[in-house]
Amino acid sequence: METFEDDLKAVVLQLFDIGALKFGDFKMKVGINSPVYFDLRVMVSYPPLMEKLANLVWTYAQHKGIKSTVLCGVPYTALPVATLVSVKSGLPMLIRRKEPKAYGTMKLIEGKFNPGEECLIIEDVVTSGGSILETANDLKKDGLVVKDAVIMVDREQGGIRNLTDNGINMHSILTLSKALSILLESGKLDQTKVDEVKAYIEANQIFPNGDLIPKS
Ligand SMILES: O=C(O)c1cc(=O)[nH]c(=O)n1[C@@H]1O[C@H](COP(=O)(O)O)[C@@H](O)[C@H]1O
Repeated sequence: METFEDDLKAVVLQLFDIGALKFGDFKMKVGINSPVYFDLRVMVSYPPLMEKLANLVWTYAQHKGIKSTVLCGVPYTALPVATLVSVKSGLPMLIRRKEPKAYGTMKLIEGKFNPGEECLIIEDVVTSGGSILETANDLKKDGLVVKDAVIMVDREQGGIRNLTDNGINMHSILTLSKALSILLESGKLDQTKVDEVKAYIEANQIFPNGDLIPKS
């Protein structure tokens, strides 16, 4: 996994340089604010970066021995990477609509599959895991089985726990802590900022409904 680690480091530094990993004050989907934000939407403007992320995701999925026979990206940011993983792996892709089509087939899940088939979820960033659960629920409604999700960034705010509680194994190629260490080591961040973000993460473990997970 030596090349994997080198590629991951290069990805973190590039994300920082292109403004896809930023520090400030950002409102998150769950409704609380954060001093750090991963905006992976901008990766569509950097094809080599998208390709590197897709290679890391597929390498990691293989390393974890995932046996799914179809894959589905969480709309919308993960879709380009899911598409590249589909092409690279040969695994057919499914697309989950955020709203069912109001005409024609009225489907929520586009693509071919058999009931009982196992579907791998691909996601960009996980905070609480709520977005993965929404996609998994729609896939399950159509008879698919969801056991695994490979994600690009785990913000370490409760996602693993919330997904495990719902029977989904989350595998992340990068954690927020690791990104902070890489940036610190490369002189892009100072220790004060790293400590501030780490204290925030520790104090803000979140359920998908935005409630804080009580400390055990
Ligand atoms: O809003 C967020 O939590 C979030 C944080 C972040 O750093 N980057 C980011 O893209 N997000 C968005 O939040 C979603 C994940 O939040 P959860 O559904 O709480 O896991 C992602 O699909 C993104 O749309």
